[in-house]
Amino acid sequence: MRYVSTRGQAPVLNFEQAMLSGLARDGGLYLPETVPGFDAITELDGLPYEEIAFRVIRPFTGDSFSDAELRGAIDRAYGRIEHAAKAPLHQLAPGHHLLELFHGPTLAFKDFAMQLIAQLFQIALKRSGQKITIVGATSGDTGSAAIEAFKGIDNVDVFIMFPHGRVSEVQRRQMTTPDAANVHALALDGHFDDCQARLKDLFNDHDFRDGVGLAGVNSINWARVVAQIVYYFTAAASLGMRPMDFCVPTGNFGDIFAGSIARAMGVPIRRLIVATNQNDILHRALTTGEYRVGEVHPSISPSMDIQVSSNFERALYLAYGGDASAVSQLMAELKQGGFTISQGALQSLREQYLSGRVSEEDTLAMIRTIRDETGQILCPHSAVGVAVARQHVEPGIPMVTLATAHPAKFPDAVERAVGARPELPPHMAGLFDLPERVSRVENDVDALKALILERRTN
Ligand SMILES: Cc1ncc(COP(=O)(O)O)c(C=O)c1O
Ligand SMILES: N[C@@H](CCOP(=O)(O)O)C(=O)O
Repeated sequence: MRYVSTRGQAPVLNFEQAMLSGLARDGGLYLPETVPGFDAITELDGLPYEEIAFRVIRPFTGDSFSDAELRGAIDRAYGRIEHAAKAPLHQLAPGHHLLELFHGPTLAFKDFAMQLIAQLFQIALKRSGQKITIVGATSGDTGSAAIEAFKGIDNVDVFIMFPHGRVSEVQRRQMTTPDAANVHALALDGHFDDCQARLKDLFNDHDFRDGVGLAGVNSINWARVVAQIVYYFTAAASLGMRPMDFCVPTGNFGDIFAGSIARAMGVPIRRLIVATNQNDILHRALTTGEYRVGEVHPSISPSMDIQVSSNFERALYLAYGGDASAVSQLMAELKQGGFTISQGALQSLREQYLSGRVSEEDTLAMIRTIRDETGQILCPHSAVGVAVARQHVEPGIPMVTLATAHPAKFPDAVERAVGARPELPPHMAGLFDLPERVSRVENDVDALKALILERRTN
């Protein structure tokens, strides 16, 4: 399996190289040259999550990892997910199912990929003896999952930039309280898009990149997307592999893009629905064909407060039929504020994705409605997903909404909705008593580089 960049000017790599590279050297994102088909798709129901993960991921890894290495990595990674089913699916209303992706150590869907890639990174680094510096950008959940997965690992430093004052207190504490010397939480003066833009600046400075052995664990990294494909298979398997719809709370477009790959592999997904909060650039782009970056408005679903949606580049690449120069041109225009999607590409995107937007008030109302109807408390991101999904449920077609985080990560929003604060699970009970360790950093790439060079332990 070979991986190519969406901008067409970077070396073609194998899985391990693409995983360790993160962003391609031409600024693009890696994608497999072809998406593998999946044999025996109807024979998955009843298999453990780990077995389905192995069968789904194996075709992507080529000869980068032996079967035993991959199976071992999967078993160790998912051993850390509390629920026996790992990603349980349960019925919210007739025909509408919730896929719970928040039973991992940091209570968000990010654990599914991050726990696995931490295992794969360790195998690869042990083999090569390489030392690396992981830098990540987060609106709250990727950062906490990355710190949890990589803390204390030899030969790895982890720097996570989060937007100062724009993540929930639980998310912040998850990033600032671990005391491992190799993790560094950085509160950046800006919003998530600034964090992600600075991250890409670091990757695009090849001297810096090579000097520190820069690696990335955002969904820039193809290995993240691969691990997120698996739960579309497990959900579809438990619903009998019949045509179904998925609704995905969306920001950086990694999770829903994983769904599009699952569909390309053969999962009978009819409609993939992008659910956005008030930061609705994706909904506007799919509706109008204009991808124009606006202001980022802080919301009660802060992890989706994103305007420059990184993985949309992968979707554009496919919609433009693999035309890397067209994508490079669009990304150059994006630097000036936005671009117009061609009619052909827009049609192709609309064949792949539907979309909807939910206001703050409707998000709160949906948390209340679901509490009243089922007793379940949703996190605000999942509530955005459920609200959009409910507009699209069709009789006889199962709808699956991804529940991307645990409500206890967002107690203020939940309290506003239902008047009570959800409790943290026992393993996080001491979170508010631990000392915090965080560095404030300007929204400036040189300041960031200086800090990373000074703090690196490897
Ligand atoms: C809880 C939660 N829901 C939804 C999303 C959006 O996912 P994606 O960025 O893959 O679109 C995020 C951030 O990634 C998140 O943390
Ligand atoms: N919502 C994310 C933003 C980064 O997403 P990623 O999937 O590209 O890592 C977060 O919580 O950090």
